[in-house]
Amino acid sequence: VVNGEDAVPHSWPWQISLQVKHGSRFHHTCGGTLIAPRWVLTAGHCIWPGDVYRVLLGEHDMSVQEGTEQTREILRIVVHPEWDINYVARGNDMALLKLDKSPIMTDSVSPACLPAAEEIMAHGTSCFISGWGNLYTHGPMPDRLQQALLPVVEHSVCSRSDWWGVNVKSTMVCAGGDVKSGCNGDSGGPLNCMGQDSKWYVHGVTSFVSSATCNEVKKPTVFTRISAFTKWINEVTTSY
Ligand SMILES: CC(C)c1ccc(NC(=O)[C@@H]2CCCN2C(=O)[C@H](CCCC[NH3+])NC(=O)C(F)(F)F)cc1
Repeated sequence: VVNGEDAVPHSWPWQISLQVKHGSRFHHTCGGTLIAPRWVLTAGHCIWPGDVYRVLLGEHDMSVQEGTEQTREILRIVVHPEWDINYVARGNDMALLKLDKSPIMTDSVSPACLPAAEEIMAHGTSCFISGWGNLYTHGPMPDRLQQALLPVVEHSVCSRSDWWGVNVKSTMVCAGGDVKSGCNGDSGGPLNCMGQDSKWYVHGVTSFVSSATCNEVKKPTVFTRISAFTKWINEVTTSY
């Protein structure tokens, strides 16, 4: 997250770290969202065939054992059938991970609420991106979870030719577009937006930013729009 701030520890208790195994050690590769006791939602582009992953929950500062952390193995990975790593602009950048067993739900670990099917947020709605991604383009990863306030940019603005143009689809959500943004390593993480009921809902899965620089003006962070995939999420989480 570029130009963000330390999150209040465990204030996004559905935020997970997807850890990939390199040699004998695991390290953070992407974010994700706990959406049900045994299911995590992340980005399709975070999953590379042949890699071994696990899920770290209840984390805040990666350099400190806080006692709130829980690790779970992944039983099954379901990448959206229409996701194509060679065609990011097509969207569908989404994957579901089934955990071997439910984490223990605590103040630091609990599932997110998801929006209703096809719910579209108004232009300017305040949302927070959260993640352990780079602090700036080609910059370091933080130890502590970061967050940044990103206002929603409606599709008609985000698809302007000097914004993302035809690269942004209606199955995506844009947010930001100024000096705050996601960055590598935030992929797969949540876009946290407050509902009318003052509860937090996760509306997006962090997908892409400008390949020139993470926080390029008029190139908002682009998220997979979860409310466009309600049917698929329900089918997978009730049948696999
Ligand atoms: C829609 C298409 C024109 C397109 C637009 C922007 C990009 N951006 C990028 O590729 C930049 C450069 C490094 C990784 N990156 C990204 O945007 C990566 C992964 C992109 C998925 C495809 N590899 N995502 C992130 O950094 C983020 F923001 F989600 F945390 C890639 C493709």
